[in-house]
Amino acid sequence: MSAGGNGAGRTGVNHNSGNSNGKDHKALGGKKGGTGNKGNTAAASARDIALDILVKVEQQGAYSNLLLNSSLQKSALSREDAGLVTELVYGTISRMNTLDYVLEEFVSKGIAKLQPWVRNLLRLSLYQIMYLDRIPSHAAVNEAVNIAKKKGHQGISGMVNGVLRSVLRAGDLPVIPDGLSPAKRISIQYSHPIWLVKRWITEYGVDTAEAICAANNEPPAVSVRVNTTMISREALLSQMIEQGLQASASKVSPYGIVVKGGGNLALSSWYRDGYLSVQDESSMLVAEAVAPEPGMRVLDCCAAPGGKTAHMGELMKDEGSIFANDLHPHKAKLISDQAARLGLETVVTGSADALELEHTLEHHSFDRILLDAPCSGLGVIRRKPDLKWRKQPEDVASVASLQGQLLQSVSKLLKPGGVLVYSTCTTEQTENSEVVAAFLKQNPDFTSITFTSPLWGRLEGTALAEGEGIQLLPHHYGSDGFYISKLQRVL
Ligand SMILES: C[S@@+](CC[C@H](N)C(=O)[O-])C[C@H]1O[C@@H](n2cnc3c(N)ncnc32)[C@H](O)[C@@H]1O
Repeated sequence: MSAGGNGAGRTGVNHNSGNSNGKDHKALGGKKGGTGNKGNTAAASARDIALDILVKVEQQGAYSNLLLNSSLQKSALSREDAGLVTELVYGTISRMNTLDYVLEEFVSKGIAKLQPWVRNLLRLSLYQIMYLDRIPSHAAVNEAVNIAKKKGHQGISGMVNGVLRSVLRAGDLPVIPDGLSPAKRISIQYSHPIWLVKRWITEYGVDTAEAICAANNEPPAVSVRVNTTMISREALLSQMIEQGLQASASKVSPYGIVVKGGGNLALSSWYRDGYLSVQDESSMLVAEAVAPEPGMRVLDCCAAPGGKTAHMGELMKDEGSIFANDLHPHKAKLISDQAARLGLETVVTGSADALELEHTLEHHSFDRILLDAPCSGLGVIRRKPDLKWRKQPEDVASVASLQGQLLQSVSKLLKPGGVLVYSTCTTEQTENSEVVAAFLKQNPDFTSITFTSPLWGRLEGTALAEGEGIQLLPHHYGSDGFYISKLQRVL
């Protein structure tokens, strides 16, 4: 891959990285104190591992999350150093455009001509210098030079040393010249591919495009959904606060709790005992929009791993039936495991192409249908920074075509008066309101229904035009970017 480019061709990750310190960049030399790794031997091996992963991601299109998992399992790193590897990998991938832009200024022959490991060593080291307050810049430079000495000849370590020391002398970076187009400036400053920035400018305007990109560089908050069949939000919140967690009620969802510094809550006894599920706040809105009632027949067309299925089961107080379908047979177990953990007996799983359900399902009269469609995922870049480099405009168009077919097909399974919710975790209207508008044009027996309060009262500011659904963007509430539309069969 061209080093100066956008890294297209990288494959995806799925993680909760906390990939930056939340600043857009830090002034060189303006460091905060901290307890982080100061560049000892263990940190050197953390950097070796991070470098190896970055090279494989760039050169072989490897999945960084899978490589991270396997590399960390094989290593004997402390928890702190494993955290450093994770941060270095995701942070460097996330800030790639900005890092490359700066490096181009200092590498006389251009970074594309460097050996992959040298290019990635410079990126990784610059990431520490620019974005990690807790690592002193001189430690980042020294470690880079040590690695360069181990892996290459003296000329290379001298070049690495020279480039990074020049960067340190240069002060506050990146220096972005006046006169760039807004798309180019945002692309460099917030490290996003220019096609995507241009697309967001066209869809939402310059200010919103910039706000989306800035929010995408923030570490995602941890939020959990309370299983209200077992405990109230207030009671769980009190337990969490008693145990010293920084927990607060979600402003987005009445079922959500936002937790800071609580570690991985999927390892907690609350999770094990079925009191909570880890879920982004925006995803919690979907079941609320479906509003299934106890006793109803519900179809979840693209259900794995089952987060929204389970939430619907909770809202139905486990009375009625939910058929939770996903294309991939191996994912059915993920759904049934969730349902079992949460004590939900009404969930039945199936594995079929949702396009075929109209031919294979015996009953065609569901009260509620959820189509949480496969999508480009461009609303979840905070969690999966690889996505922004991997996706191309044509991916948006091709998934939109599938979404339209899925909506058309599953709509046949809804009974008159029933409600169908269409949702995605993307910011792109090609996949969202345009899919819905095309569907409504073709299907006069369906209408778009407006959301009702209390959900509406909380989210009115995210509404698109009348009847086009709601579009949460990452900067609105710090959630994933998410689209929800509610349709009803009127005849
Ligand atoms: C956005 S995810 C669903 C997330 C899920 N609703 C949840 O809340 O946990 C989309 C799912 O659609 C599934 N999928 C993709 N194409 C499909 C198809 N043609 N039919 C059924 N499922 C499909 C994928 O396997 C994936 O699990």
